[in-house]
Amino acid sequence: MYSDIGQDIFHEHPCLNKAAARWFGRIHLPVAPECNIRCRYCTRVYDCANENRPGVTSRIIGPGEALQLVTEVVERDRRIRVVGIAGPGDPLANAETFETLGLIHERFPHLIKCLSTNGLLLEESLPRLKAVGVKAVTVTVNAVCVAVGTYIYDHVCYWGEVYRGRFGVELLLRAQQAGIRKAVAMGMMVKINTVYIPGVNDRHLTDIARATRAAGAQIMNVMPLIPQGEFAELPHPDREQIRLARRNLARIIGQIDHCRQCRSDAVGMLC
Ligand SMILES: C[S@@+](CC[C@H](N)C(=O)[O-])C[C@H]1O[C@@H](n2cnc3c(N)ncnc32)[C@H](O)[C@@H]1O
Ligand code: SF4
Repeated sequence: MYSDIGQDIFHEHPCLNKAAARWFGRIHLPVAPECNIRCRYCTRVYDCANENRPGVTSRIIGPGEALQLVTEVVERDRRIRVVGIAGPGDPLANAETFETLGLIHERFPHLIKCLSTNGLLLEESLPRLKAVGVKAVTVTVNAVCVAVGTYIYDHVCYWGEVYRGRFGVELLLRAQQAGIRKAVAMGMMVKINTVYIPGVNDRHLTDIARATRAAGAQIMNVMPLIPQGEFAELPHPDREQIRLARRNLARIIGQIDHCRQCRSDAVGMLC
């Protein structure tokens, strides 16, 4: 199922591999508050220690503090293998992401560096990501056709210009596909996050799986929508819906079934 690319990463990355999650941990560094698009399901509220969902962090830290944190955590817990940046905004829209990863890579070259992104800036960021040791990226792809995408994305901001409606969605979807292809060509492991949004993209998941697999992505993580933001009134998909979706999609691309939808400042073991 997985190419030779990334076999080493796959074996030790707890978010990519359920078996690895029993033995190895990760640390998410909340250094990236800004985002360059608006997904209608996203709200990023800080100072919310008890909330466990993506995009939440107790606070934002800077690159120096991130390095200090990693140093302390790795010293305390030898099981940490992965340093990731998962927001709370989009890592590639924040210069601090590159500075942080550069510092960590210099000090801890053996740790796996990864990040998750909406993909808008992925293609153009790849040389810089490679330079700071990133070998695994997650791209959130919720649609591969513009008609579906316009229900999900409010706007896209690219080099200072705001694009609304189908113009923004076209830009985003094209950038995602180009970024995935180039990341794979550069030897990176690419995982796809897809939020299962009932009544919006649930009949479109096969198209997403096919298109991203064709672009070279190795694995897919179908995540249930946490109803909030403009999608607060939509239902939370039940376990059975997610299980069935994953079972069908597994014929096209490998599926992850142990994702905990972690916070942007999660530290330690997944379970
Ligand atoms: C907070 S984002 C940060 C990384 C990056 N901006 C992105 O979108 O990939 C991390 C992941 O959380 C997901 N997410 C955010 N809000 C969500 C929600 N309400 N329900 C389910 N997943 C959500 C995003 O789609 C993304 O896959
Ligand atoms: S790209 Fe990520 S951080 Fe930005 S709005 Fe969408 S989910 Fe939120």
